[in-house]
Amino acid sequence: MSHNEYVIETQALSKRYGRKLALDHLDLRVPRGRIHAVVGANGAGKSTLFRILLGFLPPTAGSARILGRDSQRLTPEDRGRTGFVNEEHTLPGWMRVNAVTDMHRRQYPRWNEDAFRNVLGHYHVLPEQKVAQLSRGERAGFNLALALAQGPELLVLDEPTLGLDVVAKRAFLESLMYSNAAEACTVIYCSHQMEEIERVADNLIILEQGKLMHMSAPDDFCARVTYWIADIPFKGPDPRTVPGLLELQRLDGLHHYLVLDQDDEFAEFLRASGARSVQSMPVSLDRAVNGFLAKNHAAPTKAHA
Ligand SMILES: Nc1ncnc2c1ncn2[C@@H]1O[C@H](COP(=O)(O)OP(=O)(O)OP(=O)(O)O)[C@@H](O)[C@H]1O
Repeated sequence: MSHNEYVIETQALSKRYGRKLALDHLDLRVPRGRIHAVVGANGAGKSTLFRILLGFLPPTAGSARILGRDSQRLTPEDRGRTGFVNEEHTLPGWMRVNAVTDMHRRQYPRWNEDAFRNVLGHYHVLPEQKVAQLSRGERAGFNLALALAQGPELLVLDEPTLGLDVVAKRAFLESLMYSNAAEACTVIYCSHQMEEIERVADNLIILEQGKLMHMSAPDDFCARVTYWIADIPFKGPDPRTVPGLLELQRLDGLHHYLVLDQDDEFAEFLRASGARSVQSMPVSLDRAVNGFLAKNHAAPTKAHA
């Protein structure tokens, strides 16, 4: 694949803030097209990665390319190819909606009026309102409308629905999902809201302590995590010997195990540990990702009965 087939490409990308290593030799390649979700615990390095990619912050070592360009040497034209929406929805509060819109219309040569109107049509935003008067959800929608109307090849969304209520979150996601302009570009989206990711993302990227831990379709990640319920009299096996263990709970006299990368051999392991009955079931993306992140399970091993 040539550089340009990846919208994002980092090589051994590291960022250090004093004694803190926020990105640790990150090698990430995001192919062109579709919606890619970046998830990770607080402090995993997601915002740092976005800031470096957008050229707001220099890396300590390694390189980052966006749309085939070195992110530290972006021209105004390169920047125009990337739309950015973040949780703060930083727009000039004192300006009226129509004045901000005019400014963007003039600034971006690929301005798409239909895309702007389609997205903004999901919100009750009036042209004469000042940005500061808009509700948080309306400001998020206005920001998304501006970013999509720019006609970007890449749209970067950094926790865009943070602090929005359920209705505003839904409006935001629907205006994103049903926009033709969003379909024409690659969307990279960072969020802690797994139910949103389950709905919109085609690709799941998991960062942990500045490293890439996993990248696949969300369903393929879910398939790596299974939930087992075993009826084991007495204490059950020592948790340190349970292969791939992410979480263990004892409920109503039963042992509940959330495990990573285990197949039917895990049932044999439980039986060999005294289980009278064993049952396995799939888990939701929310459960799978949160179990994975909570455990920091870097090197899972297979069960050996
Ligand atoms: N300006 C800074 N100075 C010092 N440390 C920083 C700075 N910015 C970020 N960090 C540290 O770098 C690490 C990564 O932070 P970053 O904001 O990239 O994480 P994140 O994954 O976006 O987190 P969250 O999900 O909480 O937004 C954190 O440990 C944070 O404390």
